[in-house]
Amino acid sequence: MSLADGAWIEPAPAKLNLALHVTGRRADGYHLLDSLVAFAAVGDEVALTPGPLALQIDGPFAAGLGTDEDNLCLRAARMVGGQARIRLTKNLPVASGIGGGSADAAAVLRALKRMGLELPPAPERLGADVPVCLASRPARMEGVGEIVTPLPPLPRLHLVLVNPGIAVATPRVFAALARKDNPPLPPVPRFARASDLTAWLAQTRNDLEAPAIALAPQVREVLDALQAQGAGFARMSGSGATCFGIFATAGAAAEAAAALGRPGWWAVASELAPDPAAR
Ligand SMILES: C[C@](O)(CO)[C@H](O)COP(=O)(O)OP(=O)(O)OC[C@H]1O[C@@H](n2ccc(N)nc2=O)[C@H](O)[C@@H]1O
Ligand SMILES: Nc1ncnc2c1ncn2[C@@H]1O[C@H](COP(=O)(O)OP(=O)(O)OP(=O)(O)O)[C@@H](O)[C@H]1O
Repeated sequence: MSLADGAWIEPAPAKLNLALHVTGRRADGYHLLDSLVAFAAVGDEVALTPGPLALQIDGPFAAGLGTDEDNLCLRAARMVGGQARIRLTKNLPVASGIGGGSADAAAVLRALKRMGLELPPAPERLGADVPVCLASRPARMEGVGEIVTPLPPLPRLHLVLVNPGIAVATPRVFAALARKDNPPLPPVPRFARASDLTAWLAQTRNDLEAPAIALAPQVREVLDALQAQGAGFARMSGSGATCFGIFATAGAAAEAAAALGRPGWWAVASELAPDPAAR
């Protein structure tokens, strides 16, 4: 968080479900999750200035999103009675499995907290990913998203995020999931090196990957392309279609991102977001 020209500026880092197990289904249809969540250095940004509630959007993915009252930035502000002019810079593809809307809502709530308002008691009502995005640090996420257990910092990762330019609707992916009662994550140890993390990830899953591929076969193409570029590990995040690859070096990640910048594809090299305390 920084204050520049009277605006409270707050990053909205992309959420990555490094592992995502679906372990059950509640009577209301929501699914029980067990997920290792981390945040990338790439993300949206919100800037708030005191004034009547209003939203303007710029950035490369602004066109995919309306400024109507349903926008999660406005819903978040209304939830806590916040009055602010909000500028959202939309750098993340919309409906892409990396929590853009939830990250934006959480960033607005963090900014309003800095401006003196309380956080809402049930932020998950805005979206299942909002509680974990409020923390924006590595965490285990359980329940339907409302149980967030912070984890120690993860080792440095050289990431590439790739989206094939298709929006995937989260409810459709959950509906296409064959088995809803899968085993939970294995115990989460403290990861000293990136190789410890990738070895652990290899024993885990994203249970939404198969149903997402059934709906959007381009996800398989992205995963194969990441592997072909030398990713030591590749997986889809959330309900897709964005996938992440973990590479051995920053140079290898940058080269892979350049090679994967195909027409219509969004591909960026990134690292994990710095710890919020160190920002
Ligand atoms: C799949 C994940 O990205 C994993 O982090 C999230 O659980 C989804 O988070 P989100 O996009 O903030 O989700 P929401 O906007 O709350 O819900 C969208 C839809 O996803 C389904 N949904 C979501 C979360 C959850 N635990 N179970 C569900 O079944 C529901 O059909 C819901 O209507
Ligand atoms: N500020 C916002 N940014 C992105 N989407 C928003 C926003 N406000 C409302 N939405 C709506 O929310 C829906 C989900 O968008 P979002 O980008 O959060 O999905 P996602 O990346 O798949 O999220 P998740 O990983 O949490 O499933 C979209 O259909 C979009 O129209």
